[in-house]
Amino acid sequence: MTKHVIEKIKGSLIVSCQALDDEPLHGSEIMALMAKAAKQGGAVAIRANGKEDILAIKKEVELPIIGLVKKDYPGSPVYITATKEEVDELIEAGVSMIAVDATNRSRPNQETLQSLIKYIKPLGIPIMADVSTVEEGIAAEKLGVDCISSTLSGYTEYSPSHSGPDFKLIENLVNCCSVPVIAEGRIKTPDHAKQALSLGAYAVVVGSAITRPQIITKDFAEEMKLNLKVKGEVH
Ligand SMILES: CC(=O)N[C@H](C=O)[C@@H](O)[C@H](O)[C@H](O)COP(=O)(O)O
Repeated sequence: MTKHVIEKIKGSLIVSCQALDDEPLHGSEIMALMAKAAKQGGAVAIRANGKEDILAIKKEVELPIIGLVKKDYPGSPVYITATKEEVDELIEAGVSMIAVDATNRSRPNQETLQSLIKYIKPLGIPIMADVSTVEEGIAAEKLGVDCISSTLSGYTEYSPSHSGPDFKLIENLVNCCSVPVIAEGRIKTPDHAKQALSLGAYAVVVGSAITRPQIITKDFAEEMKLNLKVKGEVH
């Protein structure tokens, strides 16, 4: 029997390969090569956005794909797998797990998180709940999700901003939820990933620090500028 995706990711690295159309590496072929590189480096699963990228990645690597569809809807702050339409796209693409925004914010088309989960459940595809607070994690677990990810911490108006990972949220989710908790969001170094695991995270998702060179470059450039400022060489 093939191992369930949840078992496969245990204690491991998931690499998010995403570049929206305003990013320098936008393009399905590029995302597929990112996924190939991630696999070579030891990733056990890929997180990816949209059918086109997912199909290209599936051609290139045989790894489970955690799929999401990012789409902006006017009047709703929810953009990660907001409605059944996006779920249908992911089913067509053949993903191993579906990531959804599991915040309590209003969704487009009068959709609710509950109705979306009810729609996915009978399909037998595991659901990853992207949350920004521990309360959202607890509520998502009650609705039947298979794992919870700290993805949205810092990206809802009521969650704290951090320059690094939200370790407090990861720890609180681990303490309050019984489904696996995935650490995701601004995990920038191998040490961050190890720290998340030591707090009880089940697996770790790393995106920008591996697959967004413009952000990696910015981190270098800003840190170097800061150093010059400390030395008083830049005003
Ligand atoms: C907030 C949001 O829209 N996050 C997205 C979710 O899929 C991606 O843009 C992130 O890259 C991913 O969560 C991984 O996080 P980081 O890139 O920080 O390692």
